[in-house]
Amino acid sequence: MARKLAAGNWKMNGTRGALQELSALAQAHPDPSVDILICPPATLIHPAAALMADSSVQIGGQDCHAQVSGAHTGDISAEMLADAGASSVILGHSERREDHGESSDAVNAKIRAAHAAGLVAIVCVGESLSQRDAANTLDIIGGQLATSLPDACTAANTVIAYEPIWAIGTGKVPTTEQIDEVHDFIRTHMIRRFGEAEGGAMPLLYGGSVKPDNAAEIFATDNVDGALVGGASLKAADFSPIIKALEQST
Ligand SMILES: O=C[C@H](O)COP(=O)(O)O
Repeated sequence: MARKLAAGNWKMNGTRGALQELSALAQAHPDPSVDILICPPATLIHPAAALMADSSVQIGGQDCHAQVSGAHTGDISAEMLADAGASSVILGHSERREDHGESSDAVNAKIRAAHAAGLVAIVCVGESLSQRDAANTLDIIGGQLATSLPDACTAANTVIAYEPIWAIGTGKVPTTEQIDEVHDFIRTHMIRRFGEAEGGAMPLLYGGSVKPDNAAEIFATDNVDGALVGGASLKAADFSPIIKALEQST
């Protein structure tokens, strides 16, 4: 059985004033039965981690470089994220793949760097609308998983997030049958590659327009162990009901 995780990705949103949302979230969930993670922009990781140190809310990064240090202007290493207080890092998000041309090989190197720094890697995969329309969804996801994941992935150090690109920030959500098909495929892939004990317990998140009013239905789907939430994670009042829906799911 995989552990449950409600993860929020603030993307490029939030200045110091947004830290009050974290305080509100921690106050609303002093003793949650699921893991809670917020990945704010890099500028807020250290103050957020300091503020949340004694709370139920963990803090993560949104990307890291594959190298530990060096001449890489503007980049942040996994070691730096860990030093700032992050426990996890999102890698291979479609916005990184698109905006920064990140290949699955590059994602693989970043995951290895994250693991070496002691971070949990939250690895994103997902198809575009044209790929889905061409009935290539499972081939695309299978290829992303095969290339992106290094051999040392375990249930403790890796989380997979299925994020159909066409559902991100659009309000369009796949049917539960579509989510079920992809999550079942990912679970099978994980067990075949990493074995029953690790692959069977690796948390599989769904991401893409998760909101308070659709979370319970999504969490009722087999092999959905939580969500990677963008827009609805920015405000505690929106994210909190999603956390509660995950806690209530069986
Ligand atoms: O990382 C989060 C996803 O891209 C989902 O974003 P969204 O909830 O705003 O659709």
